[in-house]
Amino acid sequence: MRFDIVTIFPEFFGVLDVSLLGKARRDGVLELGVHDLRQWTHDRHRTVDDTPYGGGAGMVMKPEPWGEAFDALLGPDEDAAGTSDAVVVFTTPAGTPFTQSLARELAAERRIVFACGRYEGIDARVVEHVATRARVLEVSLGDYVLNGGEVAAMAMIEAIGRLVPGVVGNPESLVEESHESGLLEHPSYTKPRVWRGLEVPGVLHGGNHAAVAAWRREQALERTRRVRPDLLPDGDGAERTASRQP
Ligand SMILES: NC(=O)c1ccno1
Repeated sequence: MRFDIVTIFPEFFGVLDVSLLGKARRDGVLELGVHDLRQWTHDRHRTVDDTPYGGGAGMVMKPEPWGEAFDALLGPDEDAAGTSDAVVVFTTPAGTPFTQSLARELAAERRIVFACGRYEGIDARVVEHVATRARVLEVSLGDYVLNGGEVAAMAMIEAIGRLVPGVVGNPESLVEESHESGLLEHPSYTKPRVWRGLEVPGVLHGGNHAAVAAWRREQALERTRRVRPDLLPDGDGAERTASRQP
């Protein structure tokens, strides 16, 4: 899997040199290219934005630098029809929600190019143009607005990258995670058995694996009902949904 990131703040992504993703890059399991959008500007001030047509506050990112960036990044991969097998992700609050299932879907891709907008966003023609050359996704990290797309891209790269085979040492650890089974993860405990008067549930150190599995399942259901009833099938979450009405 290769990630490419286009941003006006390339230094933002230095953190991807550490931890699991950094090791995966050193092991050759993941590749990462971080590209400064300003390398595709040609004026003295390396301008990447301008005032919005139709007026309004803020600035909009100009299409020309982005067009040249995608020429450089998608060009070598394009087939005779001018189509790349890369997936291009624009991180934006106006996108579809990023979920664990989308992360798993994208972890199977060969290459993902992240376009990190700033200011009031990127000229809409850029998405329209790139969609003629590659699969384009506009994806949101959540229903809130950040100052730019970099934090969202970082989170998505971590969520996707860790699912790529060979990145996480023990793939089993990816199975019992929140949202993998459609439920939130059960609570976890480690030594000491008693800490500040709080004891680890007896079932977990009783040695009965079937009882542990049943307890964990029930705990995952209870936690999901309490914290995220929206994740449960309507029939199961309806009571709490009703009780949550004003
Ligand atoms: N919610 C988001 O993904 C986002 C991206 C840029 N600003 O907000």
